[in-house]
Amino acid sequence: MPAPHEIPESLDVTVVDHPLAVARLSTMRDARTDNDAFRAALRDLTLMLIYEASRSLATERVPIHTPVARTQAIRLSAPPLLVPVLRAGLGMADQAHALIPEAQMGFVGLARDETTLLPTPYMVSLPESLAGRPVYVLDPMLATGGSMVHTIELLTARGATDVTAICALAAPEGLATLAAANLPVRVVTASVDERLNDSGYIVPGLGDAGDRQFGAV
Ligand SMILES: O=P(O)(O)OC[C@H]1O[C@H](OP(=O)(O)OP(=O)(O)O)[C@H](O)[C@@H]1O
Ligand SMILES: O=c1cc[nH]c(=O)[nH]1
Ligand SMILES: [Mg+2]
Repeated sequence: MPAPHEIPESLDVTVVDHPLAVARLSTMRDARTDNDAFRAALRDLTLMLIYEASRSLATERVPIHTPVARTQAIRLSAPPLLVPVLRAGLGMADQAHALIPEAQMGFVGLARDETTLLPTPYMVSLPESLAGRPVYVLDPMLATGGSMVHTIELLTARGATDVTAICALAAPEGLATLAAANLPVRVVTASVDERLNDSGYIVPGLGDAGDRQFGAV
């Protein structure tokens, strides 16, 4: 399904295709999966995406005593700010925070207008300055890319220069939009799907990630 040539060369994209990640994503794709099982699969997949994304986090040494000897321990020197994009990104927030308990969290609320496919913002709760802080944006779906570009522009306006978009699924069109926007972002996803359909949904995709978790609005 994903063809490597559909990933823009100028964009740093990691596709986490570990068998356990692909299996959880398959559960999410299956239309028979109910809301509860969908949320559980997204939590599991988030664990794997965050684990891979966080390989490059900066660390520092601190002296500690084990019960046996003195040694140098390792801790994160600059934990990321986690930013779930409501609603659908909320289903990734707790799991990401469990893996990186030192992290702080900000929130962005966006709803895509299903006619224009443009994001309508309804909430922003972010620290005023993000200079020097890595930021992980949590949103299961990167479709046209409009919501992600809007979110990253909110972050860069506050000084962020190191943003990671953590998505269950990405469409080639969304990756192309991100690359063209020339923002300081890399993408970690479990799949680059085939395309968008005429309604702006990812194909084969998994449907509306917000509705699949919380019910239709
Ligand atoms: O790449 P785009 O074309 O902008 O689409 C992606 C956006 O669509 C979904 O949210 P939605 O607007 O459906 O809101 P919801 O999470 O409340 O369902 C998804 O969670 C992204 O935020
Ligand atoms: O396929 C899609 C596209 C946008 N938002 C979703 O939740 N799903
Ligand atoms: Mg939705």
